Amino acid sequence: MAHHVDSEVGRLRTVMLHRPGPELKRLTPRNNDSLLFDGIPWVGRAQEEHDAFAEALRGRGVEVLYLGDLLTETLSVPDARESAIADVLADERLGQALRGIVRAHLDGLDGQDLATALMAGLAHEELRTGTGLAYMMMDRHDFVIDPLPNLLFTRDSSVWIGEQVAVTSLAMPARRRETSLTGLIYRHHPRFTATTRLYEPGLESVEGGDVLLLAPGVVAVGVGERTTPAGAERLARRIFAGKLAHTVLAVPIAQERATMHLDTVCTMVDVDAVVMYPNIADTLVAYTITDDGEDPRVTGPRPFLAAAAEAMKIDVLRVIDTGLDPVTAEREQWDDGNNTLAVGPRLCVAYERNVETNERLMEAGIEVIAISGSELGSGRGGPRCMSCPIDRDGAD
Ligand SMILES: NC(=[NH2+])NCCC[C@H](N)C(=O)O
Repeated sequence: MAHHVDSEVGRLRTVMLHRPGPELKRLTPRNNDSLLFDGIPWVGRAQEEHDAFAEALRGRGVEVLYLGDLLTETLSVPDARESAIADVLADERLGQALRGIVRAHLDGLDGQDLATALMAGLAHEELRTGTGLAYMMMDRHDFVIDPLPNLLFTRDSSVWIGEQVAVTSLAMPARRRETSLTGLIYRHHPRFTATTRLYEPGLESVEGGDVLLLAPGVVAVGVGERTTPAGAERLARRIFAGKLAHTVLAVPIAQERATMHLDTVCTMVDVDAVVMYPNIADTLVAYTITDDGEDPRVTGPRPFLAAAAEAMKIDVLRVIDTGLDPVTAEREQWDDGNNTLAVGPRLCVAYERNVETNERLMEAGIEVIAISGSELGSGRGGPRCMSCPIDRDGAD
């Protein structure tokens, strides 16, 4: 089955989400910073919020695939299972004796429990007794397999451009192992076996939250905390080699947590309109990279909106004027007010708490499906972060 995504706003047909699970129960005040959460979510409520998100999408005719289910199904392929286990055993913190104990533990698990261990991690105390220096010197609460609470944000660990999938190269150590799971799914799951790979983990950093498909043939890539200039360059070269776009815009964003990805400050809500953090709308710039034979041509920087409109061959890329005072704008940006997921042109999912941004969107003729995200948002991600579109209709 061929999959296809060439815009942010074409009618959404299939999306991959991750229903938060036991990996969130690993978060404590001691590890939440390094695991990239700003608080300790109430897991049951986060699941309810997430179920409502998925239901809102299904209600609009979107097929929802869950990463956890795809992973479990993938692990029924013997090669996939072996490669998943080999991957966690390669962790150099284990040492030979403990590696043997973890191997025996994982070998005893069925597909579903193995998927859970790969996602939620494994604490020392969950192992039956063992021997060896690493085993004996670890605290019972130490992880022998680290949990992956940020799997929730499926946007970042893979991104579809045209009919190809980029399995990304995640910047933060707490997230790197996520792509061994998405990589496995795309390699072995029957639904994806014929898919061409656009990018792989281990290359220069690129995260999906930085990739915005402005229009067929035009891709914007945020460059900041998560995607490096070298990552954007490599991605652009591969996009051109695959004839997936003619222009890539590299967009510098502040290297801060509040703006970790381009989609924290700008998402598309119509074929020619974005919602954007007002405090940066006038200052955002872009370098234009175009396909020019062997070496791509780079020009700029120039104002983002002008560069984008030109590449998209439209007169203007409209910015929905949220008209917010800078303090409200900053508060709603932090709570992912600009991080909308378009289900189709002029129809998007947004967190209900961003009352003012949503009101302005509606005044501008954008229908907003408001979902609650008080717990989901504690990891700093909104509807767009929590979704990986796999199929969209053409945008026009
Ligand atoms: N596309 C996004 N904006 N993703 C948000 C990811 C949030 C996650 N806690 C992180 O820090 O990586």
